[in-house]
Amino acid sequence: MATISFYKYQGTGNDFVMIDNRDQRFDKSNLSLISHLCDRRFGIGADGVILIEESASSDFEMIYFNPDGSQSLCGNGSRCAVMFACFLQIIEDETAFMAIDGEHTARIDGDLVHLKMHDVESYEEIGEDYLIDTGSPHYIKYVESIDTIDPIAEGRSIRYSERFSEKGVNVNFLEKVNTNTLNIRTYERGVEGETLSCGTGCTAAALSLGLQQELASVNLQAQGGLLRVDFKKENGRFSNIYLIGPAKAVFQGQIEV
Ligand SMILES: N[C@H](CCC[C@H](N)C(=O)O)C(=O)O
Repeated sequence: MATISFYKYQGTGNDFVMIDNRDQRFDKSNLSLISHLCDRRFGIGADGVILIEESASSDFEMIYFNPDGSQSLCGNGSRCAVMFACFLQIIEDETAFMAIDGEHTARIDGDLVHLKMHDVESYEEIGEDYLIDTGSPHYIKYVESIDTIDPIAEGRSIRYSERFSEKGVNVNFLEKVNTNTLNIRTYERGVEGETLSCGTGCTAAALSLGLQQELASVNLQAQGGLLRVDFKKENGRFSNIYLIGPAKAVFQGQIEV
């Protein structure tokens, strides 16, 4: 048996097992262990596992795993990683860290983390829907009311459709509240279920609204809390994209595996 020390963080209800793996003791190849840690009955319970490791070029590297062991950029997880790195005294209130899609910068302001996302220069319109990659792929569908849909059944049908079944896609259902506010529910690839919020999904949702009208900021009302996305749009290309929201420690513990 081995003992793993961990911290639990959440960003607007998207929750993660955080492990300080600068000593490289955690076996990243053990995907069944990743799934076990995420299991809400037999493990710790989380939407993903995040390892903090040394980086030769940045303050630290974050390595994100979905519960099924797949990897992607995780926006809320990145915000939690920044807050965790500050707790570990790796950084103070500003950082440049490495993630699966390259380096990101971020800034801590109280409970909030401002995470700079990579520019988005292309997207696809599929009928009235959108496909936008913000570090992970997102299918965007606008609906009359997010309270009357079944995000798991409808999300699964898109995620496992012929076009997306092999690589998967996250599916976001949006309801317009006003000109710059959206209600959002997300079916997440790799979780294969609904999460209470999805950072890269909120970012894609905000950009989809920015394609429909002149905006520089969108409020996202997710099931787990409020996120804001600021951006600049020029010639249909998005830059200066910031995902802004809270990231908080919940508890720490040890697990025997
Ligand atoms: N499940 C997503 C990655 C995590 C996205 C979400 N948790 C976020 O905050 O961006 C995927 O495999 O594309």
